[in-house]
Amino acid sequence: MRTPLTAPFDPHPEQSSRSAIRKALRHRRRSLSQAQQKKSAAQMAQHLLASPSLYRARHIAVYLANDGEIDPAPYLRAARSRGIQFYLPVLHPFRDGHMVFTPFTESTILRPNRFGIPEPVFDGPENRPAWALDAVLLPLVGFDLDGGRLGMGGGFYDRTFAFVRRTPRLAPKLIGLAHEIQRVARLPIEPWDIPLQGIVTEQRRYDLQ
Ligand SMILES: Nc1nc2c(c(=O)[nH]1)N(C=O)[C@@H](CNc1ccc(C(=O)N[C@@H](CCC(=O)O)C(=O)O)cc1)CN2
Ligand SMILES: Nc1ncnc2c1ncn2[C@@H]1O[C@H](COP(=O)(O)OP(=O)(O)OP(=O)(O)O)[C@@H](O)[C@H]1O
Repeated sequence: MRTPLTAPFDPHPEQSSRSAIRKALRHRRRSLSQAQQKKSAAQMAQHLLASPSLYRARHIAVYLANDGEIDPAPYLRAARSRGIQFYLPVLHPFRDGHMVFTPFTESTILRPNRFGIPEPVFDGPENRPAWALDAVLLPLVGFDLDGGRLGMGGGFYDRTFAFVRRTPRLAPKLIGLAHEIQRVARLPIEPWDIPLQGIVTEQRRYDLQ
């Protein structure tokens, strides 16, 4: 039997499978009020603006908040004035399970992807290779402080950044964003999980490496 999770998330032990934890944590983040979401996004923006791992970053991938995810938008608004170029993930049209990254400006045209999440239209020449990003802010469904992470379950980030393990020199900084209520005592780590440099919540920055 898996080790039961303890505070701050304490489901029944029989729920401790990846998919059950994912379901519970997605529900939890969707239950946050709009006011709480707004406040958390603003607080997280301050932590991101002060984050040493992003000091020299010029090309940063983000996401459009969906399903109760903590919203990077207030950070974007502030960081754009510092000359940072942002990118959004686009589901790869034929490399199944992979994503590409397209520039995200105020004039980027967005269309819903097959999950209903708005994304830029795929435009090969516009894409920036994943290895040429300085940092990636990725949405977490759950996290622990040993580097365990849980996403939406599609393995999109895991596949797209699998090269990080083979060529760490080429690796962008991978930083997970989440609400503090998405922290669990311990997540089952899978061999394909990509290692995160850190996690930022509305409350604080966790440096993992
Ligand atoms: N904001 C945001 N954008 C993102 C991601 C993300 O996690 N958040 N992704 C990170 O991977 C990619 C999309 N991945 C996703 C994977 C699964 C589901 C999802 O809702 N699955 C449904 C059922 C699937 C279906 O409709 O076929 C579910 O689990 O209920 C959504 C997005 C790219 N863009
Ligand atoms: N590098 C990889 N190559 C092939 N398949 C992979 C790779 N990484 C993950 N997968 C597959 O993706 C599926 C989803 O994995 P997992 O449940 O860990 O998703 P996740 O970490 O929640 O998603 P995401 O990476 O999109 O945030 C698994 O079935 C796994 O086998």
